[in-house]
Amino acid sequence: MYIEEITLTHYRNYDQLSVSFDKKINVIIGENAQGKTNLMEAIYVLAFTKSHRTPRDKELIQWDAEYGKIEGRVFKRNQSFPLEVIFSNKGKKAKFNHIEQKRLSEYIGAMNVVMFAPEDLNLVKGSPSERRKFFDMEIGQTQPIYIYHLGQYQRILKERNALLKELQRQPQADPTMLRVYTDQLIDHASIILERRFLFLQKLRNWAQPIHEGISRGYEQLNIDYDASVDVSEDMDSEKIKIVLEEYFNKIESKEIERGTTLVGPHRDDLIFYVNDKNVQTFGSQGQQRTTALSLKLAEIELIYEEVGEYPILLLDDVLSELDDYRQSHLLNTIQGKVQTFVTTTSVDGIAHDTISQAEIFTIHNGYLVEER
Ligand SMILES: Nc1ncnc2c1ncn2[C@@H]1O[C@H](COP(=O)(O)OP(=O)(O)OP(=O)(O)O)[C@@H](O)[C@H]1O
Repeated sequence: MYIEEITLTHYRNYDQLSVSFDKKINVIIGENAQGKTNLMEAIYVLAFTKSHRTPRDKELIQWDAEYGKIEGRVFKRNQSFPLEVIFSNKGKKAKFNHIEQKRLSEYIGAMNVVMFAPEDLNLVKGSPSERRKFFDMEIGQTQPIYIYHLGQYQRILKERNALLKELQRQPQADPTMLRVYTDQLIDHASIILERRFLFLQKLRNWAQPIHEGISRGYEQLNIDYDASVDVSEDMDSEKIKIVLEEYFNKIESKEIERGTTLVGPHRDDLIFYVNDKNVQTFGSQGQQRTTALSLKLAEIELIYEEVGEYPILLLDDVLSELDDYRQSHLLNTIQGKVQTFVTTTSVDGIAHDTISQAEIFTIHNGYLVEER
């Protein structure tokens, strides 16, 4: 799949931009703060309806403008179709083939995107919520049903936590409603966990050989799911449900005492090991970067496995950060099969081969010029 063209209206520092892209490699060169990340972000937002760097949609609208719009044309499964995301003070709308999609789960997945940016190092060394976000975004873009269960889970979790706070203040109150919420929460949690386990197994299968390749055979990567309850990857949703029911029964009074939900997918984490050592704690910068890169490359293959087409790859300011060996490993992996966007402040750090095959754009203050 590839994105044929994009039009931005009042998006960040772009007043108006219309540009067609190359099917293979697009290199975007510009000084700092000219709009490179904003353009990558716009492609990401077109896929996910939200930004990778801010939860606040309002920031995407150009200052002083009433609305901001991203329109794109994507080629996938032998068809070209339009996508559109509009932000205004009334909220956001996402359209597929000019028709508004009320549910995110019906929109996300129309276009698949993998982004690799400097902040992806946080995937390894950041907080557990960064890793959960990675999981949720990646599973969600190939499995709309996962987005549905996650949305329901989050909604019920919020209500359950509010009720727990209330019960904390009045411990004699009737806990019947709490049990209703608990049952609903377990229904969604068990499916979320089952899907995460299946995804993890596939991710591991792809990421391990990739990591070994990038590290020239010196490093073995392993990934564990660190659950807040005693479940294991071989369990299906029914078995997970039984474990969760037992836990929630046992901890009910403790949860009331604390006024919050103590276990569930929102408390889980992933642990990465390189040669049996926890990379988050013991890994060097280089090992952490290689781990993040292996995960991203694995994701590309995984999406291909699930969707039957390669996703669009956004490399924002990371290519020149990689050493020559990792850079060529990355480029060899994607060569010719993945539409790739590379942003950089200078072409100096990027292998000549890549540049010679690419469509080159320069960017200045929200204006993009096609060089060839
Ligand atoms: N909502 C907005 N409206 C208008 N301009 C904005 C908005 N949000 C950010 N900007 C501007 O966009 C510019 C930043 O662009 P961007 O983050 O794409 O930089 P970049 O080219 O990737 O630079 P770097 O190499 O430093 O990462 C800044 O000048 C910032 O002030």
